[in-house]
Amino acid sequence: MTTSTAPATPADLAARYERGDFLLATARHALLASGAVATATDTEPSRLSGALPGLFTDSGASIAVGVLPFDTSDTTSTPGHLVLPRAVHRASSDHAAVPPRTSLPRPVKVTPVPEPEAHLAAVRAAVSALSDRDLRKVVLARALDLDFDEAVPVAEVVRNLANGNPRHTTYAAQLPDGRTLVGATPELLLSRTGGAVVSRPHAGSMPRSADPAIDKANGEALLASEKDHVEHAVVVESVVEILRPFCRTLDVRGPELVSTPAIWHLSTTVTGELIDQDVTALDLAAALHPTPAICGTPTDAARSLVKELEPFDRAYYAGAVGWVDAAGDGEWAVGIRCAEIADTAMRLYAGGGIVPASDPRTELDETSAKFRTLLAAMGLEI
Ligand SMILES: C=C(O[C@H]1C=CC=C(C(=O)O)[C@@H]1O)C(=O)O
Repeated sequence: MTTSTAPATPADLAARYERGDFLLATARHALLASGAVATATDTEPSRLSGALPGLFTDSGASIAVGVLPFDTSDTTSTPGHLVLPRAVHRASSDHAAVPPRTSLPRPVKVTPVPEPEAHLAAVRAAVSALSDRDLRKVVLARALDLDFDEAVPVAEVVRNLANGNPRHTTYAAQLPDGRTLVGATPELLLSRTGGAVVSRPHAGSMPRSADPAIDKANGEALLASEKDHVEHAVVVESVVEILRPFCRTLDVRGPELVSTPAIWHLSTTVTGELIDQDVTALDLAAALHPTPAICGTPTDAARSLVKELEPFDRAYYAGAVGWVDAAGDGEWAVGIRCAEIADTAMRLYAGGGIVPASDPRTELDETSAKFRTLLAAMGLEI
């Protein structure tokens, strides 16, 4: 395996991305991996983690990159997929050089899955199910299928995502079936650097607006919204509960108001000091996933409800994307604000947390705003 750290900025690495590579990039640091000396594909994350020491030794690679699906339960048919790359480039920088924006093909067909009316009905059904089944929260998503009459230029979509979301994590990963997952997420599932563990759950949302007065009012309304604080607290409680046995100390700061170019969010930063250095970033990410930010609480009941109410298989949407190295360090982002690209077709996903006080129309609008991350990277406003 070859490794390089210079001379490149994170934006250079995003610009160098080619279809088939793995990319995880913010304005401050980026990892671009290409080729494969070994791969591991398994529906059980702990088996993937258990296989890694042997794979590192046999292949000579010192890092694995990849994806976990949304559903990592016993009954899942979608595997986690790790690649031990042939070459890894890393970059860090305090400033973002902005790559040029390229215009992309326009879709010949746009299909909401399900139709907006059906999503409204699903949200209503979810609100009833919360009380009937004693759930505190469930996250319901919808998809948008875009069809093109030419291949989607994946690398240009990735460049535009990085260009448009420099404070967030742009990612691209090859899926085991050959499709490419691309996205720009604000949410850090887990990073481990030596003994330092960080998770930055996001939950609670309000759309951004081009009108500065409306935009500011939306942010303030989110900060004051009891419904959104409930939705957020459920996630933080779960993250803290799961990390506690692994950490000597845990510090919880938040929630604070943060934003992406498309959405206001509530975000909390959880930091911890790891007790056992043998617990890797992948182990911790797998323990946390799926958080109630993308599934619900309690997890199993929420996941069942998601499967009942959504008319598609989430596959890698709302999964995790990241890397782990031979020392156990790594970074895993929550796989949201994303699309799966297969040649001339692209499926965008957007979801939102449903709690008893959720209003179906507001939830539908929230998912529309969340689609904007990908639509903007495609040069589209639909
Ligand atoms: C599930 C998604 O967002 C999650 C992350 C942040 C805020 C969320 C919310 O307010 O509902 C969601 O929990 C998505 O973007 O598809």
